[in-house]
Amino acid sequence: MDHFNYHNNALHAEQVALTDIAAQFGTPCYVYSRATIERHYQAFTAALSGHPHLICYAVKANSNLAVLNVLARLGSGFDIVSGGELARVIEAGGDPTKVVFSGVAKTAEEIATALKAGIHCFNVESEPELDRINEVARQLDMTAPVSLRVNPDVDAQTHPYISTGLKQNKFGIAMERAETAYLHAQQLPHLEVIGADCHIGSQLTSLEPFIDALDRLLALVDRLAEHGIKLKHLDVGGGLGVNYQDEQPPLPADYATAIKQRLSGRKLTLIMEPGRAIMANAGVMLTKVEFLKQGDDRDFAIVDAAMNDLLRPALYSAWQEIVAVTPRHGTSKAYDVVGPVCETGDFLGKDRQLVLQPEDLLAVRSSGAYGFTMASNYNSRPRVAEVMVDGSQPFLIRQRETLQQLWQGEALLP
Ligand SMILES: Cc1ncc(COP(=O)(O)O)c(C=O)c1O
Ligand SMILES: N[C@@H](CCCC[NH3+])C(=O)O
Repeated sequence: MDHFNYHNNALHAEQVALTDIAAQFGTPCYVYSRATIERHYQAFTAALSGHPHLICYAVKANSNLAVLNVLARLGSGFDIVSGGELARVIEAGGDPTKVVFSGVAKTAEEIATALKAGIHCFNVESEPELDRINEVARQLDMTAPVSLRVNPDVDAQTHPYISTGLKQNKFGIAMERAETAYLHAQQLPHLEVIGADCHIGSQLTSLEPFIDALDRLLALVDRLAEHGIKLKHLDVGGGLGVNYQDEQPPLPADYATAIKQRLSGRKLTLIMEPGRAIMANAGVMLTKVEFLKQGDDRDFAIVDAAMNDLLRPALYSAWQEIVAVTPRHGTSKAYDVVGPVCETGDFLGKDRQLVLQPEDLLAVRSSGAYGFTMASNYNSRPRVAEVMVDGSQPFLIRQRETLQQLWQGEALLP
């Protein structure tokens, strides 16, 4: 359940009609619901209550400052993958001591900044990264808290582009090398080994792969204990799927119950890094029909949003529901909903039954995660506005880019 529902034949975000948002802020734009973000976050904290835990929202899913701030106010931690994301968290009022830093290629500069900011932990993804973090910490005369991201070689049964826990993926340290890597880390004087971590992929719709990975991680924790390495936390990453079409992903409560069972009797704080599960269904992308065009064997609804604004359909053939903001009566037609970008892959949805007229507003549902954050300026299209609704109030949380911003920082030759 989200907070995007129809009242008086108009789709609303909480109490605000999307027609009013389009009139006030223009299209295309992203619209988020604060209440939905809060409810999704609280589903995780409620599910984990009774066990020491830290929810580290995965910033890459949606990094708008207002989104981060809403979560920071609830006490959320953050999973980051770059110095840019750390800067956003701090700018948004997030607590750096609740930040975990993942990512396969942290630069020395990013490591130094994160160390000085006092982050909770580095999720280390390779042996050479251990040495780099140790060296940066030595130069700063500090000790870096580290956890090793282990690659458990588990099939997440998701789209191959977003599966990360298989041997052939670039992420994490191979399970068979993990013990040796931990022993090495233990000997580095400027590191403190505090945890173990894995993240096997995104949009998982069953518990099995999670549990499989967790069991492998716990077996490693036991082997490490035999070497005298005692960990304080276990970070199970993100990856919990959402309902885009007819998926039935496990609820945070089901997932948490399964984890808590396995962790009972162990003194391990649990860290989770959900991104999509918090943000995807907390946002829609609002777009306007420019033209209805009859093709040879199909009809096109050409809208003002494109793959540069919402990449998921083009990149993963992802299916997201497209609905009319003010539905019309009449006989529907099958439309390919496409954008203005010069690519055949520029579509938001194919073969969608809709009753449409030019100028109609459409909402692409489930766009709150990996929507705006994956947007680009391809075809010199300014990035769109973002709006957050809080009850009966819409707030502009990112202005639509101007044309001048498109070439900001560029220079002509003398
Ligand atoms: C290390 C890490 N943590 C957390 C996430 C968030 O994943 P999701 O949005 O599927 O919850 C990702 C992205 O898949 C990730 O790479
Ligand atoms: N961007 C992807 C998910 C990748 C997750 C990043 N680790 C999506 O839209 O589904």
